[in-house]
Amino acid sequence: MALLGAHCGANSSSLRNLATKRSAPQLCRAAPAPTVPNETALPAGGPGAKYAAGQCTKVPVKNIRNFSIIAHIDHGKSTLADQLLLKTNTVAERDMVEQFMDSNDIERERGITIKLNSARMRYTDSQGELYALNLIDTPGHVDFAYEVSRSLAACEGALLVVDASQGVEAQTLANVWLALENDLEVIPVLNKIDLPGADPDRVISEIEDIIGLDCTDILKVSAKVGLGIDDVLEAIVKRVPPPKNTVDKPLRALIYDSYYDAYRGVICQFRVVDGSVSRGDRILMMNTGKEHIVDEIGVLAPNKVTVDTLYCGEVGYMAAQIKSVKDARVGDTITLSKNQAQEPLPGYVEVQPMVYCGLFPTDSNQYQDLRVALDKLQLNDAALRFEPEISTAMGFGFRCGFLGLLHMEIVQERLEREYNLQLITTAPTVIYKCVTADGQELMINSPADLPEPQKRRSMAEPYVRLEMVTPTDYVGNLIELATSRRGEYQEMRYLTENRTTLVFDIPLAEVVTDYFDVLKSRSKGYASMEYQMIGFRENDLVKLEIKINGEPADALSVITHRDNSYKLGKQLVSKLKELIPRQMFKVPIQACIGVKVIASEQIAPYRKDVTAKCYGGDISRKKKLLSKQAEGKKRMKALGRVEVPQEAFMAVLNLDND
Ligand SMILES: Nc1nc2c(ncn2[C@@H]2O[C@H](COP(=O)(O)OP(=O)(O)OP(=O)(O)O)[C@@H](O)[C@H]2O)c(=O)[nH]1
Repeated sequence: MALLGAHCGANSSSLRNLATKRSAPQLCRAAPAPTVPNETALPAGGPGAKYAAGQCTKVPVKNIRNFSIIAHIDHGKSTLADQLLLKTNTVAERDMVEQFMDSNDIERERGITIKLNSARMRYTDSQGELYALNLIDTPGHVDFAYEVSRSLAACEGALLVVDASQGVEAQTLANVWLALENDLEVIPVLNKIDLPGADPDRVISEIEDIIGLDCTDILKVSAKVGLGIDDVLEAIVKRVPPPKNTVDKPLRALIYDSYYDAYRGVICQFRVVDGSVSRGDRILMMNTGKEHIVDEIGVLAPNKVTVDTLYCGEVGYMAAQIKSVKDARVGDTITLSKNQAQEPLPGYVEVQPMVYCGLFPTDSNQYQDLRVALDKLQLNDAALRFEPEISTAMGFGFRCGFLGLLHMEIVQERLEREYNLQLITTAPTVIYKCVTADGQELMINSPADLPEPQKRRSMAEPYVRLEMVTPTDYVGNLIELATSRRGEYQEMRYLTENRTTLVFDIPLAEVVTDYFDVLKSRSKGYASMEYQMIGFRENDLVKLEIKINGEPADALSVITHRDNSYKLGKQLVSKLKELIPRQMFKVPIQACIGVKVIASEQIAPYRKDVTAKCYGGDISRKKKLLSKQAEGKKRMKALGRVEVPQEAFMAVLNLDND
């Protein structure tokens, strides 16, 4: 039997590190084309191994396991993934520490996984049989739920990690339903059993009662101290089914991640579901209709190791001179141009941004730089949208669309850190559907674009189904919170004696602001939440316009429900009064609906000069005060004659209403 071969020459690297170091190509030479397609190349591992030609061993398809790890945020998904990499000698301990320190700043600071990664590990089980384990990581935030669903679709099994001191949470449930929808074998893993507060029996009964998983053989581990990791590896081999052998069918491969590499164009990560794909093949993206020629194909072990062909059941990457991730979208199906599959794999959706905001450079000379930076980010982020926006108050900028608030914050942070831009961001708004008097349907992503009231027939806003999991003590607080945010009660499920799920249909606009923070504070940190889009609903929505010094400030205006508009108007003007510094003249701030002023405040003029006290020769102190003032001014934008700081544009997110 001829074997697949891959002569390898890559340094090992941790899974986390792939997020940031993807662009450094570390490749190895490809071996001659194989003839028998039911085996997979498995590069030799070993701490810091320098792969040499001939060091790759091969395993048959029945010894491949494709799996994901799913968990609620902070339950230990990444720590467990690191342990699996260490235990299988895929990454050396010293590299792990180094690379952890190196890893993507934003991911590390926020402590969440943002981008997906994969790693192929070699594992010899207790019977001495060699396996290829493909770990496909999933992002840990609701904004990226679609990516999670696609990477689960690329697997046969999932480790469900539950923190033994916390129990089942909202995200545990959302992820487990996704895994079950994709017919995955779910293996429960109880993590953090080293913690003094761990209560395995309670958490096991929660998993059994709520999810209905059999926990007789539940794995008890501590990913932090490395306890029980061998059992996890054995369970993956024993319980996750091998991929089906459909190598005779036309190629269908599912893209579960794609990213832009400055040297090679887009790199797609994919799972071959049927057939096989080789270097040199002409491929077709079935949903976008784009054709490309594969110029490199390989596996991530976890660094790139090239091979000639990948067969059904395998997970790998390819480069095909693709210019932008828009042409190789997550969820799309790759087939061969010559021998096309009849139908694409199910589940492809073109993700639509749901949250929009305006981005304006504080220094208008940076407008072109901002455009270039957004162009570059978009090459790597198919969900990011932007279009030029001209605001009478703010000047030239861009209206940008994001999947959610986290996605928005990440893009803003990258623009500022990686491209050195100073930005003013306007408050995020959701997308609204407006039917005009003449029957046209408009999608409105900025209050400034909303037609006059007399030109509107109806307005609709996006709704989500919100599930909050909470200890029963806080049920009252959370019902009050959801109803105060226009939530419509759907149902209450008692998960266990002391744990309840509350289900509400609620406008997305109410959730994307400070909902999560308030939920945490009202439940002393114990409740968790998840939501999914359920469509648009008509509502009586109005534009609340803010005027500063008599001039409309479109960047501060918001769209809101009529019933909330009076309260919101009052809160907003009083918050703006706090945030906008005094000027040399009196500044009225008004909230209006149409021509009607519904709330107003005034900022009294300056009386004193900041440097007045520093008479005589105290020049250094004077300079210090003036430079402090100049520093503050950097993040100001002049609305008419009034200097407005960045925080004022976000005032609507920080109203003290709870
Ligand atoms: N005591 C203890 N702490 C653990 C264990 N596993 C993980 N932790 C800690 O729990 C925290 C969260 O772990 P992560 O692995 O980052 O959690 P995560 O689920 O990957 O989080 P996301 O990437 O946001 O999805 C970290 O501070 C870990 O050190 C464990 O077994 N015992």
